[in-house]
Amino acid sequence: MSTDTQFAIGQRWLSNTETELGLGAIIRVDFRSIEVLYPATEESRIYTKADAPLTRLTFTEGEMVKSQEGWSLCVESITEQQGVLIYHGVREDTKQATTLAEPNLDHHIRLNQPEKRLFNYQFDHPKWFDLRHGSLTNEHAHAKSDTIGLVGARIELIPHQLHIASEVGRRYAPRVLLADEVGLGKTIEAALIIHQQILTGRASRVLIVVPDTLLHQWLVEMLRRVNLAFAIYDESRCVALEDESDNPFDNDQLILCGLNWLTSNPKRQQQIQETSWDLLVVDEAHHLAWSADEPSLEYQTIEKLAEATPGVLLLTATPDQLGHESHFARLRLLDPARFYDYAAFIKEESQYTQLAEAVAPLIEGDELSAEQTAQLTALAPEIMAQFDDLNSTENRDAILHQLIDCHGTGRLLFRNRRAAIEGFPSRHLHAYPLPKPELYENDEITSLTEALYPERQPALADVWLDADPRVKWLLNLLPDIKPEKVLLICASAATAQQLAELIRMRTGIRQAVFHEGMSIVERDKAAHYFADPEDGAQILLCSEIGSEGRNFQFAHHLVLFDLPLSPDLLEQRIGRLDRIGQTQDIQIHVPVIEESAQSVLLKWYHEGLNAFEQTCPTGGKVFDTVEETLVMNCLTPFDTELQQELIEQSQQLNAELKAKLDAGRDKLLELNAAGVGRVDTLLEQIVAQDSASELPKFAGRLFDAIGIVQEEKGQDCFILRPSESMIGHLPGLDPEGMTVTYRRRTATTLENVHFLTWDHPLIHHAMEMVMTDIYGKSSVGFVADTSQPKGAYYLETLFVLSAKAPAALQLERFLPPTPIRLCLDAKSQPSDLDTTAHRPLGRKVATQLVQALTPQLQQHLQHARELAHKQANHVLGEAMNAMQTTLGGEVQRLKDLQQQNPAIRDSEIEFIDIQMAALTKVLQESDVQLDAVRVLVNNP
Ligand SMILES: Nc1ncnc2c1ncn2[C@@H]1O[C@H](COP(=O)(O)OP(=O)(O)OP(=O)(O)O)[C@@H](O)[C@H]1O
Repeated sequence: MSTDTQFAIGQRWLSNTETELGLGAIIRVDFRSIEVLYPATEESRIYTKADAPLTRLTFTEGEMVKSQEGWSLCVESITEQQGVLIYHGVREDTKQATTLAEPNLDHHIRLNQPEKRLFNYQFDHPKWFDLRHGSLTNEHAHAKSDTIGLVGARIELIPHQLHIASEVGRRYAPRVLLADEVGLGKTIEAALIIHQQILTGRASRVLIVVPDTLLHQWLVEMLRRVNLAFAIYDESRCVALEDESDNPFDNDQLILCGLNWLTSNPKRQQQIQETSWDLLVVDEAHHLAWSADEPSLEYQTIEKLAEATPGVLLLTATPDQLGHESHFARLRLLDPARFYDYAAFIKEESQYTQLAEAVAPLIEGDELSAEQTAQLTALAPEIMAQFDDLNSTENRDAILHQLIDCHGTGRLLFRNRRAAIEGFPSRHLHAYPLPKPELYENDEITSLTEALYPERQPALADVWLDADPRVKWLLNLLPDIKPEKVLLICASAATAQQLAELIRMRTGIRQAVFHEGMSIVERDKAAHYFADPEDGAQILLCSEIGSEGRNFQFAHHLVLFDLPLSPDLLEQRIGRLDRIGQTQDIQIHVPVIEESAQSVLLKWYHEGLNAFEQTCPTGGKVFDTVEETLVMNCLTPFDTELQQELIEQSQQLNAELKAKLDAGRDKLLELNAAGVGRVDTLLEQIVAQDSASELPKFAGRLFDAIGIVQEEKGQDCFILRPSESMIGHLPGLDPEGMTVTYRRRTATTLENVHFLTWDHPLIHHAMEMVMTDIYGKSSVGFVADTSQPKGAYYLETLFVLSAKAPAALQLERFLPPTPIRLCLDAKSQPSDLDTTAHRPLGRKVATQLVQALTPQLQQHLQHARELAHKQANHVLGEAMNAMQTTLGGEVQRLKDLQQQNPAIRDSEIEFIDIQMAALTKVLQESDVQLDAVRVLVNNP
């Protein structure tokens, strides 16, 4: 501060040494000293005039200034009255011409432009520049990375899941059927897709509809696996929320509700349809039965939601469970344009074998012979015409995708089979033929239910337990295999309850039941009691509802007290144990009464289909053909000839269907689903990120600067706690402290530990805190680079290229905020100065340095700006290309499909064209802003 400075009351000054005081006002001036009041912090200071560490805050034409009343003015001209500046201009809110005198400037004004801070000597520690740069660079890399939304999930890295999740999760408004066989991780795949959609801004309102029995399991999986807190909506919650808003579903962004509840509740259906969703997820979608004359209520409920929601994920392990027509209808629900006619769909399916054969050489990587090329051209002339070079990997991949898409169900149906995935334990059948008790000797059985479940005859309700040999067998089995846990599934709730009561009375063995007569909370309690490894139940007795979706893979023994009349249902039952995470072979115990309907089923499943020891994807189809004979044989179990005929017919049919599936539909689906060869790079990227030290190092510095204390806790874990010097509130940081780890292995074993990755909200919020605040906007420091001259100075600048667009355009796909860092030497030339080892300059020296160099620094800044614009143009060009390739590809796909299917509307293609035009405009209007400056002096 020079001695001839003219101080005047009312002028506004900033402290160079105590920047946290805010904007001060001079309230007294005398011969030697001045007094400054800082209204924002209600403090005052007296300085000697000669060396007051103050900088006057002034604005120039074109700048926006804020008044104490809160309105802002764009400065057009400036006058002075008794040493105080008067800003003239137009108010932003009223558009009226007005004036704002310097004393009336907002006390809270913080200089946030780097240049202004630099030339007003408002310096921070130079480390903040690095943290700004690091945060911007890491956020940008994360937004562009293929691993966003995947790397942060608390899961083991399983290739087929990651492939599906990355294929689908990056799409705009994905509409797919996830149909992996039972227990291969569809819930996890859905979680990964939802997570990616949310992190990339593609979706924010998500509705998950599941069977009521699975609500809690989904809630836990979403929170535990991907940190997403869904809210369960049921009638009582809706009633409670009705006071707060007209539509209860407006109260949360992420909602989970039961299908049965929704279907039976017209008022809630109406409300849920009136709110808008970005993504709808429906689990166990085989419940959505459909036929042209009689679509089920469930189907209609979901259909209405699916029509109004851009993204739809349907999950089922058994897509054909309620018939092939229903399967078609679910595909239609996803893509009505592509699946418009059942007859056309059937015809198309019949061509899958031909298609699978034709694409085989493309997958194998073999050179195409003239004959193979001709075969492909005959199948899809319009696609083949687009490609000249059939041997480039890129082209072959593109042809394969387009073929599977146009002629198969490639883009919207993903099905992985166990057969193609390694590491599943074996399943062993233990059949126990038991003598028929007199009680069940009834020559007059006419109904199938009676034949299959004789114990359910009302007349036998009180006596069957004593007479049925399966009961005695069960009471012997439990102590025999103790302490092994046993899951027992039977068809009816009454049977499960009666058996449980008997076990309780006769043995004292700890047991729990799980059936439709219990509330959701009671069922979850029972499942937890069963899961408890030490004090839990040895046996859980479930009615059929326990056979769906639940995770019981900690048990290795399954008792099928009776068998269902549906191969898909049998697979669902076995799938409770035979799922990812099962560590031992699975023992399937089936007690059956000789010469009974159940003994027919046992023989049919085992000898006709081999459905106990292996999954049987063709079972449903065989059942459709032999149903009549099977039912007849169940009613006449003594007819061994008929039985032999049934078995032989089923074996033959099964073999034929399997061969067909292998060659046809499932082959295509598998090619598409498992991502063989295509998922390797992604896996490598995730593994590399898991083992890299960048995140722990960067997060350590970041937490340190923000004021979070980190303590090592052992086992690769740390405790994070807010300190008293935290610079602000960090969302997601537990004030009591939280345990975190950077190791996947630790995170998957210790469930209470937070898994910190670039996806984690705490890391994201911490970086955002730095990027949106003023820390590091301007700083001055020493560096020590021996390759550069001692005493030389440098200007380091950080620019950000960004554009603003409505969320619907998904701009971040192509242009997330992009940092551009430039370092110029005293000749304004780009320098590769090593800036890593730096330390701050004392404020006084820093101020003197910047004062002395102001004209040069201004020149360098101007030059840096020009260079940054050049680099930005290059980045923009790339973004524009990527956008045109991606969206142009989608337009081409629709045009190809349209040639086969006139139901694809021109408006769909136009929609993408409009998006492209809007994005082009947004990209053209992007802007390069200076984010931070740092002046460095070399002092090696
Ligand atoms: N990548 C993974 N890492 C850790 N656990 C996993 C992973 N994938 C699946 N699991 C576990 O395996 C079990 C089966 O997964 P999930 O419930 O997603 O299968 P599903 O295909 O939906 O089963 P269903 O067909 O029975 O509905 C669950 O307990 C799940 O938590």
